[in-house]
Amino acid sequence: MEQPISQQHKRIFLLGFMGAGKTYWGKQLAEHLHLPFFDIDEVIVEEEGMPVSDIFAEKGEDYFRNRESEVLKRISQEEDEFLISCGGGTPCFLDNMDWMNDQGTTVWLNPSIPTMVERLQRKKYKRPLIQDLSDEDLSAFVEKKLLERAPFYQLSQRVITLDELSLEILTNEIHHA
Ligand SMILES: Nc1ncnc2c1ncn2[C@@H]1O[C@H](COP(=O)(O)OP(=O)(O)OP(=O)(O)O)[C@@H](O)[C@H]1O
Ligand SMILES: O=C(O)C1=C[C@@H](O)[C@@H](O)[C@H](O)C1
Ligand SMILES: [Mg+2]
Repeated sequence: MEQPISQQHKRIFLLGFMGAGKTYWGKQLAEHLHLPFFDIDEVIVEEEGMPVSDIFAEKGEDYFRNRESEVLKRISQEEDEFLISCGGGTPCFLDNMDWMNDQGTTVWLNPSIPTMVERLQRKKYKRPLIQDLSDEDLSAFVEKKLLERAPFYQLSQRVITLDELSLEILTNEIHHA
């Protein structure tokens, strides 16, 4: 008989570096698992009425980091069940990582650096931390920043390092790891 899914597994946080696929897979996985979906970047953009790059430019990164933490905590307090796709930096600021580990299941999407770089080259303008980098500098930046952030990401309860994912793989990793 199939085991019931525990409440902890109905409160999911997808985290990882820019271009890891948190938004791409989060939307699909939430639908597959019948969970309400929230993407922290998308919620902030909607509430602020401007893209992330404009928030950074006009209000500063600290303002964005406070908004990100506030949105994370608000959603996870107000909702019983959810799948939250974080921004790339969410786990690395304030007490967000500890908060998420207390509140539900944390899942680190960690594909290879070339895979993330290849995806990011196409959408640099959306991401203020990389928008001014040349394609040549992007790879070195990702390598350095990932190393800096790894101590936070590594606190996740699940780690998925595959480049090619599927809903079945994600579901199995989350429920049965
Ligand atoms: N498995 C995949 N196959 C093909 N394209 C993908 C895959 N995963 C993600 N992408 C594409 O790569 C880009 C980056 O993915 P996504 O926006 O999900 O990253 P993210 O982890 O949410 O990054 P950020 O931290 O910047 O929000 C998107 O254009 C997305 O459509
Ligand atoms: O890795 C980061 O610090 C960021 C990732 C994006 O999701 C956005 O939250 C923003 O571009 C910053
Ligand atoms: Mg995203």
